Amino acid sequence: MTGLECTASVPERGVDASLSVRAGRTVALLGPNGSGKSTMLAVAAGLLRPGVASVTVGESPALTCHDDRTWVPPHRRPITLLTQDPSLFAGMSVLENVAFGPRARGLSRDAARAAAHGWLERTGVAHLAFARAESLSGGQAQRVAIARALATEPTVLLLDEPLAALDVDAAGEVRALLAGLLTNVTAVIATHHLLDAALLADDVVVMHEGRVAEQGTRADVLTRPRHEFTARLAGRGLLRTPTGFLAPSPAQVTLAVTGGGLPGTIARVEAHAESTRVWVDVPEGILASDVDPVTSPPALVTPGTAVTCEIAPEVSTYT
Ligand SMILES: Nc1ncnc2c1ncn2[C@@H]1O[C@H](COP(=O)(O)OP(=O)(O)OP(=O)(O)O)[C@@H](O)[C@H]1O
Repeated sequence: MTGLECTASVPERGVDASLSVRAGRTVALLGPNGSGKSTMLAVAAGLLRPGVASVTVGESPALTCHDDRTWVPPHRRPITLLTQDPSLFAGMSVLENVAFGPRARGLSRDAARAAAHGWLERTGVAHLAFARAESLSGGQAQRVAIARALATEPTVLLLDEPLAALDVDAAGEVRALLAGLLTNVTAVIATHHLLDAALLADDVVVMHEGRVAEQGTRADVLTRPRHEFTARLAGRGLLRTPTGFLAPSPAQVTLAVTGGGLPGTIARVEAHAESTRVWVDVPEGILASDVDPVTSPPALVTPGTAVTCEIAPEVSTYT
């Protein structure tokens, strides 16, 4: 197992960042639209060739895929990129699609088909081996695409919003499949979903405006965010204090129309299955609180209302 280092400066896209993935770990690459996630993955995969970039796989010795003097084309890199578009070869069977990579790596026809069959079993679509690629549902096609990507035995697997085109049920199933397959695989998954980070990632890197805004282990970044985007995604408030940050969970914040605590203004009200989440702008940042819309005064679930926010005493500051 080997890791990935990818540094890229792409001024025409406003991207200048460094991405580091330790061997055998999965990084969730988070960030708002246009923050540069896909650009970093494209550079790592070799689909984009900026003048200033460095891509290496592994260490001692590292395999250089891209630097001032070296350029390894995408198909010769030990890096496979999977996107939300399965891009299966139409006119071929599912088995032929998945056997393509092993065959290209020099396996005999029979060995390639056997390997392909193994991957189709692992992705739960062996029964579709002889179906035409174009006859599959979105969820089935993405499972086949995952099998095809893994059948190339990449050292590094890059997934760019792999569940984005699937409906909620199919996305949940494929997410669970990936959770099993990505264990001990060096991988990066660019995503907008907290669930992907929560279930698939060991580490989290957050991009903002083309730069890395914060990074660390999943638990650290999602419970101790330092950037408002991350806090919102993780469903927490974020306050900057003179000594550091506070990130209370919605359960640790109590709202009142008039009371003690921090004064703020309701910015947004989100309906959740069991409760209503109210986001409040305060001078030091944002806070979230879950309120019961039935028993609370209507003003507490109305954007624009001036409220006060009481934070539970156990919430501690971090730097
Ligand atoms: N093919 C392209 N040509 C030129 N500029 C591009 C291209 N693709 C993206 N950009 C620009 O590069 C910047 C980074 O975009 P990128 O797609 O990498 O972000 P992202 O974080 O993946 O966004 P999203 O979450 O919307 O997929 C944006 O300003 C975007 O407009």
